[in-house]
Amino acid sequence: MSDMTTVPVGQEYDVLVGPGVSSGVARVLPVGVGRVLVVHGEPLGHLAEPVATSLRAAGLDVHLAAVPDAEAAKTVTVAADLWARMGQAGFTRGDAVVAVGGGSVTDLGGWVAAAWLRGVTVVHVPTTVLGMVDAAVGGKTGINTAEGKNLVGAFHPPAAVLCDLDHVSSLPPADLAAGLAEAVKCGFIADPRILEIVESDAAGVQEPGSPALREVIERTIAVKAEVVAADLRESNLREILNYGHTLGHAVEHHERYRMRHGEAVAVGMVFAAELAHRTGHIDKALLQRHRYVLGLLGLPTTYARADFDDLLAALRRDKKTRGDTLRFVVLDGLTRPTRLEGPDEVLLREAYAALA
Ligand SMILES: NC(=O)c1ccc[n+]([C@@H]2O[C@H](COP(=O)([O-])OP(=O)(O)OC[C@H]3O[C@@H](n4cnc5c(N)ncnc54)[C@H](O)[C@@H]3O)[C@@H](O)[C@H]2O)c1
Ligand SMILES: O=C(O)C(=O)C[C@@H](O)[C@H](O)[C@H](O)COP(=O)(O)O
Ligand SMILES: [Zn+2]
Repeated sequence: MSDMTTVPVGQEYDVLVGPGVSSGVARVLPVGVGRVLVVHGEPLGHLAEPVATSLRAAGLDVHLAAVPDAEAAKTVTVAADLWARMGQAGFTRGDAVVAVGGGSVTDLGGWVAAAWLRGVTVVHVPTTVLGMVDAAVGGKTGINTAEGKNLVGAFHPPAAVLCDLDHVSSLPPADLAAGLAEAVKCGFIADPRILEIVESDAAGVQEPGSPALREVIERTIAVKAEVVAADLRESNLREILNYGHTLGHAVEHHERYRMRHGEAVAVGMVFAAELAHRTGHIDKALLQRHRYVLGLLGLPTTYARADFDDLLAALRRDKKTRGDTLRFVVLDGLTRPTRLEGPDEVLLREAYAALA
């Protein structure tokens, strides 16, 4: 394919980016795969069908499985239904899952593959910007429980990630912008050029097919690939990719997932920046740059719908918490992420109040 960029994730696998790349899905499956479960979000059958056709053309036994849309896919019931289908169809360790959809579908499909027979091949075909730049890359898979976001899952890297830029054309603008929140995150923690592109061409970056959007997608994937290649299991460095997520996940849970992940992360980054400013880690200008860049994309930078006490319970269940100590990723300056351990609760309440 002529217009394709390859971003390697260490020595493990490649992320392929370009128009039409999903048609090469059969080529990235390991030799010997016989059956493939193609999992897709219920409204995305028209994107999954061509993937299934390519696989059938390569002689594979394809099983299409539609799952509930968006966050409703990430439940133990949906996962169990897929395992039942795999069991009934005789999926062995040599078979595979292909997840076609946004981050909710790649998280679900990755988890189903991670647990089936203790691990079968998964290939991701992310169809949202968020899936391309973040969810499909790096091997974090999982589902939600009643108590919170992503509480069950496993690290299970894909065999390949196919980011077909043609898929972006049908993405609703609000979902495209929500995906860019994760790109902005990578701009603040590692690659300020991403912030500069948004600041200089906020309209272009939100236009499917534009060079500005492609550059932001590729730069963000490069940041994520470098971090996860160095620390797949989040023993330390990888926590920086959780910038904005501590409060963000609590907000998503409080909103019963009616708020997009990227929107909640936008709010969470402003909260983290408020915390960093109040603890002397960043100056006012860097704090305000968060509001400015996210605002250019139409992303939320204010939030006051929850009592802080309700959010606190979810914050305590964050995976970065150790014992009773809450831990936040904050900046110590642009591209200098660090950890804030056990901040005073008064400070947390003040930072939250500043979001109103
Ligand atoms: N595993 C990770 O490292 C990781 C990283 C970031 C986010 N996530 C997870 O990803 C999820 C959010 O993913 P998301 O933002 O992609 O949302 P999503 O998967 O919920 O999709 C959002 C909406 O976009 C629609 N859609 C998807 N592709 C489309 C297309 N090409 N055209 C038209 N509509 C399309 C979907 O049907 C859905 O309604 C969250 O659950 C989050 O926790 C995981
Ligand atoms: O890949 C990572 O590591 C991240 O933290 C990326 C996040 O954008 C993503 O939302 C992730 O799913 C959050 O993970 P969790 O461990 O906090 O559930
Ligand atoms: Zn995220």
